Amino acid sequence: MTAPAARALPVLPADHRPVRLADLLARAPGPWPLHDAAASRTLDALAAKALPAHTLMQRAGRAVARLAMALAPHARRIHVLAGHGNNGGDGFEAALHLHRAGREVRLHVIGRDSADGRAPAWPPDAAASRRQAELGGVPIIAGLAPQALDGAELVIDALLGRGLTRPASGAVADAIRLCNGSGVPVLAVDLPSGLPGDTGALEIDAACVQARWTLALLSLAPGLLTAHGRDPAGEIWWDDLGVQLAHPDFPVPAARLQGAAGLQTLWPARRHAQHKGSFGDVRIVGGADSMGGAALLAGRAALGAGAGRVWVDLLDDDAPRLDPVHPELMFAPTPQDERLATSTVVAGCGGGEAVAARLPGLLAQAGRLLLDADALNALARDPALMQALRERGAEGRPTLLTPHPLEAARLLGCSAAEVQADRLRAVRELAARSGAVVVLKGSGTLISRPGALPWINASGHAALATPGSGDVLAGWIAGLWSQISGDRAISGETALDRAELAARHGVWLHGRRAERLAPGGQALVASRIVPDGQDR
Ligand SMILES: NC(=O)C1=CN([C@@H]2O[C@H](COP(=O)(O)OP(=O)(O)OC[C@H]3O[C@@H](n4cnc5c(N)ncnc54)[C@H](O)[C@@H]3O)[C@@H](O)[C@H]2O)[C@@H](O)CC1
Ligand SMILES: Nc1ncnc2c1ncn2[C@@H]1O[C@H](COP(=O)(O)OP(=O)(O)O)[C@@H](O)[C@H]1O
Ligand SMILES: [K+]
Repeated sequence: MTAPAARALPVLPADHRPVRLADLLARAPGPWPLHDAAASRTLDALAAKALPAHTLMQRAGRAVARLAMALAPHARRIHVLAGHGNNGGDGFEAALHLHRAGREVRLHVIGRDSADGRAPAWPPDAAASRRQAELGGVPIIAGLAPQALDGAELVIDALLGRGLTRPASGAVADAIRLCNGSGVPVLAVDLPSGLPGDTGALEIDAACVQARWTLALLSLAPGLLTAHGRDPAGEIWWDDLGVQLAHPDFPVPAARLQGAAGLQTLWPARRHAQHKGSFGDVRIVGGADSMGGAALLAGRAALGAGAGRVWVDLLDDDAPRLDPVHPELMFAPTPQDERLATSTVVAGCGGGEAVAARLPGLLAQAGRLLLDADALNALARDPALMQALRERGAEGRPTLLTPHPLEAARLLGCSAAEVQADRLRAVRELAARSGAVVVLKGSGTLISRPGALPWINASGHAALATPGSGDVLAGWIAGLWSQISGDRAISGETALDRAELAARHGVWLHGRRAERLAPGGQALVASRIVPDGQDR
């Protein structure tokens, strides 16, 4: 397997195809590119040009059929739902292969084959595949009747792929709902039909296939991995269709997928001759009123991630100044001198209204600053703080923002629904406006810095949807960040590079720990997500 450059398609050895995304991430030597619909059309055209006519769709169909037989080896009766684009073309090819392999195949053509028998205007490749399926003796049925899937053992969803331009409606939406209602396992071709591949954002009540598996072809869509995408996609597989492309016109990806690859190797070793001062100081400013726990979770996470010394500056004067579970944590007001310039400061966890008054000083003095929760809300309310944040960036002092979608919406002056409708756009916009590295949390957490390709994190699941898990994340990132700064700065990296690296690594480890603790996605309490030194 070769490392994927931004402008080349990653290549897998033939015997590795198709590959489960989890295995791809475990083996990949570098980040994996994710392509939007426009880029995937370009890739499609480049791939098609590199092969004899019609070969690409044949390969796609063969890949789908092979995976179907591997995932559901005992399925005899297989229904293929084909739409009227190239996704449908892949379905025709898959149907023909499965028919030849002795499966009892029914091919339903949805949306175009009218009762009056008029020839529909298929794209040329799909039209050729349809003819081949017909000549090959595959039974073709117009539409999907209500009981049609009774007795089916597998459905192949080839209704809509990257060509989706609006929410599924009419006969296509009806077919999607029948398919979901049937309870038959579904293998989706390229995308679960109805899911917008660029964003993963589904409108309320939008029809979308709930797949058990999705086989992505040639490129991976960002929408499979963020917003609503993970649920309808099921287990994601990928096949490069044996096309090895590197081309001057190769499209730039929309994002990169963050797995384990490329993280550990960038991390400096903990050497014998080092001491706690080598691993940096972290200061947590938060815990107002009844929210002291949030600051403790962040402090514990920074310690567990390997920070040298951790102080908690509680904003509630009456809260106890001891953590009996982690007596290593120190409690002290944040100093207003040069110690702040060499510290990594986390502000906001349980910060309430009180944290706002601390922000001007922290923005002016902290060497590395991570703003979370209430600190972000204060930033959204006060343009002077936003200006101070931009000035920090311009002076080379890095800041990390870790908003969830509503906090991001406040910062951008829009609604959380608008953020979720295009998470990649929102994170890019927030990074550009703030000059900071931004972590937009939620399923498929995004990490972005100004002017660079965003990352989509692949680890984690809904077990993280638990109070305090964001506080753990903030402390975890800060604990990592403090270790690659100061004495142990990675040579050749800028301050913003290190902020981004700490964010990518923290988000990845946080999600992976949740997966390990709750493999079935069962409930977790945030204090269990605090790292314990085993999370490398
Ligand atoms: N680059 C790749 O990944 C490859 C792509 N191929 C397949 O080609 C697909 C893309 O093909 P197309 O561009 O023809 O797109 P689709 O097959 O996804 O959609 C085609 C048609 O559906 C219409 N449409 C859009 N939204 C609709 C809606 N809500 N309801 C009803 N109709 C709607 C569009 O106007 C378009 O005419 C990929 O998803 C993949 O399956 C494969 O053939 C080979 C490799
Ligand atoms: N459904 C989900 N799938 C994956 N990660 C999630 C999900 N829900 C929440 N998370 C993660 O859990 C953390 C929650 O943070 P946040 O919303 O700030 O909560 P809190 O303020 O209670 O700590 C974030 O890292 C977020 O990405
Ligand atoms: K599909």
